Amino acid sequence: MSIAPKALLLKFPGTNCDAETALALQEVGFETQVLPSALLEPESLEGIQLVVFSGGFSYGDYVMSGRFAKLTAKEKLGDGLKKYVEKGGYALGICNGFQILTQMGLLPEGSLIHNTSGRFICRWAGLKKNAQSPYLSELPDEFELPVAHAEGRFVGMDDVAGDYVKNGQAALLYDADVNGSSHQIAGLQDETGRVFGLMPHPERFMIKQHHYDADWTGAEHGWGHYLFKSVRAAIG
Ligand SMILES: NC(=O)CC[C@H](N)C(=O)O
Repeated sequence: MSIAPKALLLKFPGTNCDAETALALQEVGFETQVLPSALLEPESLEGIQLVVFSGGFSYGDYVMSGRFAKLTAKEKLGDGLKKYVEKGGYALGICNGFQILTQMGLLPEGSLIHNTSGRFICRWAGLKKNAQSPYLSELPDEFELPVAHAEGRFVGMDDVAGDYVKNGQAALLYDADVNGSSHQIAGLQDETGRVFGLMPHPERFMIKQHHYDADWTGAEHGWGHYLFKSVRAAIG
């Protein structure tokens, strides 16, 4: 039996999806550690295969979601996370984590700003795979996950978002306009494919019973299970 890969979940003040994300990762075979950002240091990344930025409201979403978490991560790690990825490490950002990774410059350039409705949205969203990704390999072309965010509208300068759809960096799209996101972008990957960020919450759809339809029979597990399983398989 292979040794379980290690996932490190960073917890900033206001991160609130780390516990269920850790459980989700354990379910597909990861060993997990939740680390408060105050204790983060460059050595924390040693021996880690997957760094996870979970969902939540880091630093109360003041100024802009993810802004202060990005400053903390930069202060604690410098370019350590970039180097970790260059050496083959994986990094996943879910919702607030996607906002943080975007601000850290680890994903294609752009910003996640307030939804066009100006409101926090909490609902299920239909999704479409737009490219191959180590995080999506075990998922069908179309699936659904819950979303819960106020600042989920991805925008880029000029029509860079259109380029991301064409070149596959926008690996995940909504199947309809959910929040005003340019080209209905729901998730992005970097050039290596090892860094992936998405607004929807895979950890909230791990089992059939999480689905709003009590009779849902789409798959054996919830779709979120297959996202975590995909990256587990990619890491080997
Ligand atoms: N669920 C979340 O991670 C929320 C993300 C962020 N705080 C927002 O509202 O946009």
